[in-house]
Amino acid sequence: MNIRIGNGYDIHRLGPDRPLILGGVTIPHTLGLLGHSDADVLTHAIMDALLGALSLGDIGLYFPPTDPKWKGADSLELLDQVYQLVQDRGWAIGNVDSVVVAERPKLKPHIETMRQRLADRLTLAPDQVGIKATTNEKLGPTGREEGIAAYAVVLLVQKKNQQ
Ligand SMILES: Nc1ccn([C@@H]2O[C@H](COP(=O)(O)O)[C@@H](O)[C@H]2O)c(=O)n1
Ligand SMILES: C[C@@]1(CO)OP(=O)(O)OP(=O)(O)OC[C@H]1O
Repeated sequence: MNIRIGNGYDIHRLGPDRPLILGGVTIPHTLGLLGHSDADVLTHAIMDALLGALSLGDIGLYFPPTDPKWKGADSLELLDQVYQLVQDRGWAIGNVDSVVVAERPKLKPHIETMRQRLADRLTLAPDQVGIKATTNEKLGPTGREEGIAAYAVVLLVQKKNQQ
């Protein structure tokens, strides 16, 4: 059985007058993430992990932040494209695991919805999508609530009859 591992990381600044979208779910908060796209830092980390597993570069290569086409982009739609790329190359996802680093808001009440949303998008069962949340103990940019970061790892399994 051929397997590949990939990891991804992203961080976005928090600012006013923006929705806070994590894993495709809008989470009530006084601040949202700033970015050219919807700035869904968790989905971005997962996309980079998927691309990384197949040494296909990073999301900026496919969706350049300088391209007006991606302004306000729904990151779940970008994830669809990255997942398609993975499938086209003959790979399936074994599992995804991730950590969101956010001092606030409390993410626990939203984790199951986020897992379900991402699992649906990746045609996985929710138990194949791990999402954990941690504060940064008030340390550094995430600890000062200047931004939210996310880390993700994925395991890919080569589909049968594929070289
Ligand atoms: N934004 C967050 C951060 C943390 N949690 C949950 O709280 C637990 C304790 O976090 P510490 O950083 O103090 O260890 C953590 O295990 C998460 O379950 C959260 O829901 N939202
Ligand atoms: C998906 C993109 C598209 O502009 O989103 P951004 O909001 O610019 O976020 P970043 O993680 O800085 O870079 C990835 C980009 O490709």
